[in-house]
Amino acid sequence: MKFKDWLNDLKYEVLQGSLDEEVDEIVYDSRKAREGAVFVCMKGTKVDSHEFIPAVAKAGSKVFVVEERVPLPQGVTAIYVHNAREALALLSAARFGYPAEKMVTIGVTGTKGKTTTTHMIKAVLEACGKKVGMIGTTGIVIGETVTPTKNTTPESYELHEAFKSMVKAGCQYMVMEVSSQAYKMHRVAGITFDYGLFTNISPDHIGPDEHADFEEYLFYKSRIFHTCKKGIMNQDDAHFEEVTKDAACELYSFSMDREGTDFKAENIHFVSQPDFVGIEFDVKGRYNLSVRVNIPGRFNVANALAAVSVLSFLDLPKDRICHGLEHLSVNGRMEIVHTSDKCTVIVDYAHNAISMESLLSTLRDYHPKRLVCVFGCGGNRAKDRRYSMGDSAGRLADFTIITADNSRFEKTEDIIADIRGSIVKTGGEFIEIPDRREAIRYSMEHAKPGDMIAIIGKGHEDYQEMNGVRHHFSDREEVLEAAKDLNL
Ligand SMILES: CC(=O)N[C@H]1[C@@H](OP(=O)(O)OP(=O)(O)OC[C@H]2O[C@@H](n3ccc(=O)[nH]c3=O)[C@H](O)[C@@H]2O)O[C@H](CO)[C@@H](O)[C@@H]1O[C@H](C)C(=O)N[C@@H](C)C(=O)N[C@H](CCC(=O)O)C(=O)O
Ligand SMILES: Nc1ncnc2c1ncn2[C@@H]1O[C@H](COP(=O)(O)OP(=O)(O)OP(=O)(O)O)[C@@H](O)[C@H]1O
Repeated sequence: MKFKDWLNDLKYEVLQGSLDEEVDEIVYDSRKAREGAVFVCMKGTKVDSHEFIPAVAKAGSKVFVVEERVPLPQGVTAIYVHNAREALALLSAARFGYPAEKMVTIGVTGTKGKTTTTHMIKAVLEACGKKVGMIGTTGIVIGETVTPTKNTTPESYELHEAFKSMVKAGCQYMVMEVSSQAYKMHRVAGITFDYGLFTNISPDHIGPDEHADFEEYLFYKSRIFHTCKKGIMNQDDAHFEEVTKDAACELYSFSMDREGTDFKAENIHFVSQPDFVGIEFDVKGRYNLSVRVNIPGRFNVANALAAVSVLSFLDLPKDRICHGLEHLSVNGRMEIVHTSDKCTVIVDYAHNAISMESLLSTLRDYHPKRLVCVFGCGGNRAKDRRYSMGDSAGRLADFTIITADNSRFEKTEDIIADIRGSIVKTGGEFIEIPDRREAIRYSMEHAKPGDMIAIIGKGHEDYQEMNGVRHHFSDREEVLEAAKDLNL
């Protein structure tokens, strides 16, 4: 392959050398440099990789993409681009043969609900017999193979590499979470999604290395409607107008409250039976369907409605859509891990006060005998979360068991003390059991008939991090084991 064969979509200036140089790979980490690899230099958040050019040339790479006019070794080819991350995305698409264009692509953005909604879409498509690739917080999923990723939306090179593997595995559909950071860092540059879904937006990811303020966060999240053919937005979101005002796609909306929306949820019921805990509602408008979804909570009505809105365009059999939604498994997101006459145990990933509030409030819709909350907070992270989550649990749960989350390098006792301070002020009942395994077991052993137990904070995680070491730990496994031992 000649370097020039990958340059079709790029705007660039040749600084030196020949574009006929033979290449077979693209790297953006100097430690992977080798002969035949194009090295894309970028000013990162910590490192400026232009500084590695001499070492990379020594390792054999002869082609460079730069976004700074830095001194270059003799005998190499170099092009200048305005933005190296964008160039990396466009080069990667070409390097892998534009695999995204060979699938129906669905991008999902939003502050909350991305993982849940992508899982719902995947589950339904699979129930319809389709092959689906998925990318998001839970990794790159192709068939039974799950490859963990550092980011919710991986770097563009990894994305196109994954798309190629999906196409090779026969996937007809690709559904992925697209973070605002991904738009800011051009990880999805050049991709036009067939469908772009926006779940909701509220202040989050604002701070050093993320977004300067809410305005910037909203700007990048709204990019989805500039990079998709059909866009679908939650009309109940307070920022609907701002997000959609200059959308460059065909735009549709969904809502639980508003008339005149394209997809409306009506007759919403929260169902709690020994063999089924979840939601039921009717979709009305451009598409009409009655669905049962086996994960609880009002916000999952919004997530399922969002999923159905996209799925309605895909010409799928309605009975299979219903089947898919009724038999979902979304690891660690409002996941009903155990249900019996005695109690229902839910594992959820809510790890800030807003998520915890909406989770505990919506579980009230099921009128549990008692709502019991088991949670802790991460160490070496903002302390605010401990105070606000303690306050929410104290106000909204009938009984709280404060325990360890990922204490990292902090003492679990100190984190618990911070949570205790705020829970005490609410007058809510609580106990402290620092060992998470014991805390889960205690909650189930002391359950009263009709209790709902929400085990919060770690969701799908399969580890607990203490003193820099990650030990295997899964809330789900602990619940199942306790249920077996306790004969629940
Ligand atoms: C702050 C931030 O966003 N950083 C992201 C960024 O890292 P970076 O490129 O700036 O890192 P850097 O260390 O300065 O390196 C710059 C360049 O030097 C290169 N390098 C570095 C060292 C060396 O020896 N040689 C070398 O060539 C690096 O490969 C890189 O090309 O680009 C990397 C590759 O894409 C990302 O993995 C990394 O995400 C970090 C891990 C991160 O935590 N990001 C968060 C903010 C994020 O993106 N979150 C979103 C949202 C999640 C959500 O919604 O919940 C996500 O999509 O994950
Ligand atoms: N539509 C929603 N509105 C509000 N809260 C939600 C919604 N969907 C899920 N949640 C809550 O947020 C948590 C995270 O949900 P999910 O993983 O689906 O969202 P996400 O957008 O992928 O979030 P994150 O970026 O934190 O991984 C869930 O465990 C649940 O408590």
